[in-house]
Amino acid sequence: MTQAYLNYVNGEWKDSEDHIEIFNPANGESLGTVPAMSHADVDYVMASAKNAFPAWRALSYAERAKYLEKAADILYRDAEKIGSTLSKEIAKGLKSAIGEVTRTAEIVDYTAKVGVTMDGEVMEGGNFDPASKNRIAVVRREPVGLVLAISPFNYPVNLAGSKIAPALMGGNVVAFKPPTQGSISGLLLAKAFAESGLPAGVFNTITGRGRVIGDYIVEHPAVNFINFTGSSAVGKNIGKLAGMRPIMLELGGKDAAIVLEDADLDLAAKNIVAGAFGYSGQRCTAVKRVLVMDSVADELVGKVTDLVKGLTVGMPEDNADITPLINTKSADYVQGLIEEAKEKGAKPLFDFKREGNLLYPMVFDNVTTDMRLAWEEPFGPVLPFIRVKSVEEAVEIANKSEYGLQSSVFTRNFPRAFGIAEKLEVGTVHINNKTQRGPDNFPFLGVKDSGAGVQGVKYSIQAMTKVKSVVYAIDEM
Ligand SMILES: NC(=O)C1=CN([C@@H]2O[C@H](COP(=O)(O)OP(=O)(O)OC[C@H]3O[C@@H](n4cnc5c(N)ncnc54)[C@H](OP(=O)(O)O)[C@@H]3O)[C@@H](O)[C@H]2O)C=CC1
Ligand SMILES: O=C(O)[C@H](O)COP(=O)(O)O
Repeated sequence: MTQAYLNYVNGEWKDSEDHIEIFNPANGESLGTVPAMSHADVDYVMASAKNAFPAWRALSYAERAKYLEKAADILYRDAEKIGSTLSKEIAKGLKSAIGEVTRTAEIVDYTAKVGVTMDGEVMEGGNFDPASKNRIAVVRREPVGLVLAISPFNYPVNLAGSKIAPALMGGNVVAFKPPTQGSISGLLLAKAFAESGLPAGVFNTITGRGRVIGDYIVEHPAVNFINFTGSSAVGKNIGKLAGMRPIMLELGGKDAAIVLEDADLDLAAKNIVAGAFGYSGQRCTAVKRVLVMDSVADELVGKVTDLVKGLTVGMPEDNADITPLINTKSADYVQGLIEEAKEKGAKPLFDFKREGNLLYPMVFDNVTTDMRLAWEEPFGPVLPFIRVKSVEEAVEIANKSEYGLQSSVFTRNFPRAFGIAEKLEVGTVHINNKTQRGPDNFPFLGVKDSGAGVQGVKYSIQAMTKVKSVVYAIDEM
């Protein structure tokens, strides 16, 4: 029998009139249904959260930390169970899916630890102006209010936990909308927060298709902060609708790995393949193009091709490296990029092979800047090599992208790597390593069309709290 999952609202599990059936993208099996919330259902979520806010914000960081520690323990305990559903729901390798849940537990636990160190400060006016010596400011952080957290399909649990925990720790109440493909996993995450004993209304979920209820939840007047991870197209729309309200947007990317003549090519190849093909390329931080110096291009392409030959292709339950993409639209899109690159003269290093939504890994040499593959985010297992003649050319092509998430630089010359890092228009540059989000205490951000605001445990708490100063004057005796 199909399992009916429910939303967690105001401390209770609630159904809606309409439902969405969720299918396993790898084999079409039904995994259950989730409620498709109506506007009235959403209004009830928002009102419940608002009601819970005053009591929740009145707690100390230490009291709030206890709930998060409990939720983290539950996530560790249930990692295999949640991971197994997650693996089926988004066709992610089973081991990686379980890893996503334990990583979430680690973030939630660490957020509790960092939260209790979030002290304010005392400032003295006399430090600026002698005449203000008697003025003292007590500067503290306050919650922003109701945080709307929206996560994408590729990390529906982890990119939810990394928003929800810092929001709660900062004293905010939360309405969490998981991606539709990933919503069962999102509701299992909610179960862990529910079991932690959070007071009713502090944490709530909203399921429903983004294209149906997305604008309504984003524009909802009760929402004080929108914390979104997903595509740049949806993110830009959210940015417009947000108005004066603060937002955090983590969006798409076209991360470049720049490989110089003096690089350790074995190290570069290993990182490029892991970076490009992890979860079949469905990661915002995936290596999405290689900009390689002509003089070492043949050797690097050879090493990468050898490693790609060793990738396993198959089903998530078998922990295959390459698994079916999230849906047919995505697979068609990736195929379109591959076909266009081939037509325009790029050199495919593998035969193109597709079985349903399962695309075999593809590497292209001699990709040029007139091809879509040089600029667009495939979100699939295809890696373009663009040969360049100089570092300047590499930096120019890297920076021409509308995206600015991350880059990698492979070289043995550290001062040179730092010089290149300064010129790259991205949030993070990795030296001799693949592009990646973690470790999760580091700041994580995109510039240009890759986002706005900074994530990372401490940075997320800061983003979802605002400074309040109380200034007083000491009486002259
Ligand atoms: N920079 C980063 O940190 C990351 C960026 N990404 C990016 O996310 C994309 C892949 O994720 P994907 O899930 O396909 O992205 P989408 O933008 O399609 O969806 C992301 C989330 O937004 C919801 N949504 C859809 N439409 C709206 C709307 N109008 N208003 C509000 N919410 C809406 C979706 O719900 P529903 O599923 O119901 O449509 C989902 O929960 C890639 O571009 C990737 O680069 C992914 C991970 C990390
Ligand atoms: O959604 C994504 O792609 C993630 O933010 C990437 O995380 P990772 O680099 O740790 O895989």
